[in-house]
Amino acid sequence: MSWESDLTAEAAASVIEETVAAVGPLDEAAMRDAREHQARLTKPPGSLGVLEDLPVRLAGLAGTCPPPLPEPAAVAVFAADHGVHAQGVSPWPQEVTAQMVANFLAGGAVVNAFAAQVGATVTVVDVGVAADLPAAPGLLPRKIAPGTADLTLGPAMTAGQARRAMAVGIETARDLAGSGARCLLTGDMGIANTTASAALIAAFTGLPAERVTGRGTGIDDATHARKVEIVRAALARHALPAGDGDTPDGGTEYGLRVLAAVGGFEHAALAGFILGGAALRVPVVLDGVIAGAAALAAAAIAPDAVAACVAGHRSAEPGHSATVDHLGLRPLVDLELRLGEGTGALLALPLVQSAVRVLHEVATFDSAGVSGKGSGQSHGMITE
Ligand SMILES: Cc1cc2ncn([C@H]3O[C@H](COP(=O)(O)O)[C@@H](O)[C@H]3O)c2cc1C
Ligand SMILES: O=C(O)c1cccnc1
Repeated sequence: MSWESDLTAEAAASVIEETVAAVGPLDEAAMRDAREHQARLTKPPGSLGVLEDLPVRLAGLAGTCPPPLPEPAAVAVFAADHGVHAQGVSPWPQEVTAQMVANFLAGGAVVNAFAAQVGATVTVVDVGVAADLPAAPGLLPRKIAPGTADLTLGPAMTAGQARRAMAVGIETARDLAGSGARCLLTGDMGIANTTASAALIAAFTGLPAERVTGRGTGIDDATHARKVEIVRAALARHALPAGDGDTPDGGTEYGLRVLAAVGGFEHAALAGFILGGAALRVPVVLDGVIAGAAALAAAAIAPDAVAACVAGHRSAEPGHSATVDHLGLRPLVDLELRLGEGTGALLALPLVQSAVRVLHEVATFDSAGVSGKGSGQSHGMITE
């Protein structure tokens, strides 16, 4: 057995505390500059639709206009196993988690193909894979434990484990940003993690289990019914909000308690990764339902962390739509993907980069000598 994350729970608590303290609101002055600059660019106002709001928000995040181009980009794929797998919630054997990690490291997965297409690096973080993984380039060995405990029988992890996993995510964000990444993308691998995601989403949104529990990698009706029942029972067992739309105020202790009760090590690490990116004021492009569940935890802990998040895509999992609605985020890509690994975030990356590049490179009406709206009558131009 390997217990490779050497941070103590106390050290993790202080890393979390200083990170949460560093997460702050968007800079209004930089956003105003971005809006004013955008109004002068050689295009009809509003013509870039959703891609107009995004760079304004990223200017607010960076505190400067234009914000830095979100490149180079780095995906962190947090991998872990789940005790709830024993309840038959996924048709796939648990070994697939470790086998897919090997596939990521060999460059053979969809995440690798998509990352190559957009020039992003892929780092795999073992935060709780059941099997021992051999050392390999591109693999960060940060195992908290070989899989969580079964959330139907008790808490999935201890409070200390949840803190340590969260600190692994924070440190991963710091390390990638420290190596030059200007855009962080979330990735995940963990057979059965859509069950834990559904439980987290129900707990943080107050929606009922049947609304937020999907078919994951593909399950039949009977298995889906059992999965919904497992999520419902877990919420009751752990005294978490379930279905009444009412959720407690949040805070670090509450966020960690929910993660420890029904989350996975990758969820806790992803929540830390999001908080870490937000604290560094680096945008974090979220993948699908697993990342969304983690973002809900991050938002419960530090509401301003959402300002750093870009919803890369809309996952086919029902809980994901509920999640982005709850967070007030609009997914950029909607292609019925339900893979995970970071694939939906990677597809969105060129959109995020293009939107920011507009503020850097597009000429203004003045600089390009292009007439503004309403100034064309004297030339006989058609105006509205
Ligand atoms: C070959 C394979 C590759 C994957 N890549 C991502 N996932 C995705 O599916 C899993 C969650 O679905 P469930 O909760 O139904 O088990 C996660 O590992 C997720 O990242 C995969 C799943 C499989 C089988
Ligand atoms: O939304 C996702 O990321 C997802 C959906 C199903 C299975 N794995 C991941």
